[in-house]
Amino acid sequence: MAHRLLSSANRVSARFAFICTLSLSCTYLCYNIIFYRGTIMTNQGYKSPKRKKPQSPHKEEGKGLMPRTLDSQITLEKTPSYFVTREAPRRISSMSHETKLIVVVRNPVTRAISDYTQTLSKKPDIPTFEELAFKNKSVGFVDTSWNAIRIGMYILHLENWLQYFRLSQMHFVSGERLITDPAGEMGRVQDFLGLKRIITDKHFYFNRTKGFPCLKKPESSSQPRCLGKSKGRTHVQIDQEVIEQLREFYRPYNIKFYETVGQDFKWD
Ligand SMILES: Nc1ncnc2c1ncn2[C@@H]1O[C@H](COP(=O)(O)OS(=O)(=O)O)[C@@H](OP(=O)(O)O)[C@H]1O
Repeated sequence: MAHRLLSSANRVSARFAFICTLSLSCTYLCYNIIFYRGTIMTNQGYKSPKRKKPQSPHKEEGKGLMPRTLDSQITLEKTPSYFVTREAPRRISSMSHETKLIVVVRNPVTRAISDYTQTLSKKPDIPTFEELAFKNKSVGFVDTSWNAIRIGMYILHLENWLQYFRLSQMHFVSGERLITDPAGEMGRVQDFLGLKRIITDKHFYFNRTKGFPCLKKPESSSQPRCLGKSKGRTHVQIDQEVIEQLREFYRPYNIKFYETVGQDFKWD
């Protein structure tokens, strides 16, 4: 199955793109917009094993889950947690060395608060953000074992990916610019995937009620399309002092990340 999937004799494309990045950093939006393009097949609709959390793709399992695509199509997979899953880069690279990776990143402090806000909406009894974020708040000792904090240390995860993929195979989308300039950001994604720029300014409008850009009427529907209620909800209020402490904490990791990817995301 795996071999057939990659064989050009079967007229099946070997072009894969993974959006395998950080939960709560607009990956869903990016995925949805790309999906509106006709050239892309996704693995959705394929029977995946029932599982609570997405697992890192096993070599064979990953291929089995991918739809067969034509040379003119790209197979797209979106699982935010892959970016921070240790085995994911090795497994994805053993599936295809030429896979393209799209990583949507966002200020790690905002990301942590967003992550906490989401957990709190499901489990209202959890400790406060401050209690979880620090081992010792008075000395600013941050608890890096808390996932909401650890995921934002992007450079550590990226180094794991760079053992298996070239930087030129990766494209980093700014979560902040995806909100302020969705067309510009999606233009760069289309360039990276080698696609003609079809998604442009005329596909978006700013929805005042939602407070975010939304897609104008997609071809398949008569209605405009905004993301759901759980995307872009009001964040829990966090003390400015706590935010400053976390900014300090993330600064060296951010700087190393900017240097490695060659882009300044201006989170400081
Ligand atoms: N156009 C538009 N509409 C709504 N939300 C938008 C949009 N663009 C970006 N965002 C930001 O996307 C954040 C959710 O990211 P994800 O969709 O990647 O989350 S998830 O990983 O699928 O859970 C979500 O984070 P929160 O604001 O923390 O909820 C949004 O800020």
